[in-house]
Amino acid sequence: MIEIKKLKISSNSKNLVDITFTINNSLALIGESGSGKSLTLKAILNLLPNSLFFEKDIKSDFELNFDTIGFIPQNPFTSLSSMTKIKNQIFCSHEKKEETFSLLNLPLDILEKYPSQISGGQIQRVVIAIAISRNIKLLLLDEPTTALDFENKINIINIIRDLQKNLNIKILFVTHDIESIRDICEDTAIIKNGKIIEFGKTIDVLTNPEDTYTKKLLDSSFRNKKFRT
Ligand SMILES: Nc1ncnc2c1ncn2[C@@H]1O[C@H](COP(=O)(O)OP(=O)(O)OP(=O)(O)O)[C@@H](O)[C@H]1O
Repeated sequence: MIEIKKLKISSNSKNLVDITFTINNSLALIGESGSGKSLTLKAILNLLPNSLFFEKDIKSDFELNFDTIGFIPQNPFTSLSSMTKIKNQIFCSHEKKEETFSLLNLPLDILEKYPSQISGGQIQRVVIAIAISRNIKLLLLDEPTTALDFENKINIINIIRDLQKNLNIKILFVTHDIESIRDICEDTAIIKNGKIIEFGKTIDVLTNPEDTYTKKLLDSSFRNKKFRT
């Protein structure tokens, strides 16, 4: 369990985030643009910009550092270096690379290639391979489905579900795409203007939201879905 007992972030002029929450197993943090999702992830990763002030009290049964936390960014296509072979962008033993690639159903010859020589779906899985190439205990996902088309979105959701089954990791999935977390996250927290306004089992939050803002967010998500199909 990871208990964010206190997380307060502010700039010179404004309080940006003031939240408390617990990651039991898998938690979705859902909110609109500017609600404080990325700042929360950056605080957990110790990557907040120096210009911001923060107070943080996090209790966890393992140490939170770069060895124990994996991060999957919003846009997998810009997170690899184009001039470097894939094998030199994954920092672990060859055995571990083989193990990770097999878990993600990636052919091993990709290790000898450059990013421009593999498909978009493979790039995405390589980025995930990098995130899980260490023995991580917590996986942070920053809107991993937002930049993707429908097919790749379904792929990544399935991959994350498989990882949950195969690796014993906790997940914090940040998104404004409510549909994508339905089958992945046990719990859901709704963040608005830097505050958690609703927290509960995902099934309860999605089917029986208590807060009017959550209801509106769900309505607009489903409206958008209807619009997209
Ligand atoms: N370095 C910064 N200095 C000042 N304010 C910042 C800084 N970074 C973020 N903010 C402000 O903090 C608030 C929360 O930003 P954050 O990036 O966490 O939002 P978000 O929920 O991740 O949005 P999005 O979905 O668009 O990525 C916003 O009002 C943003 O303008």
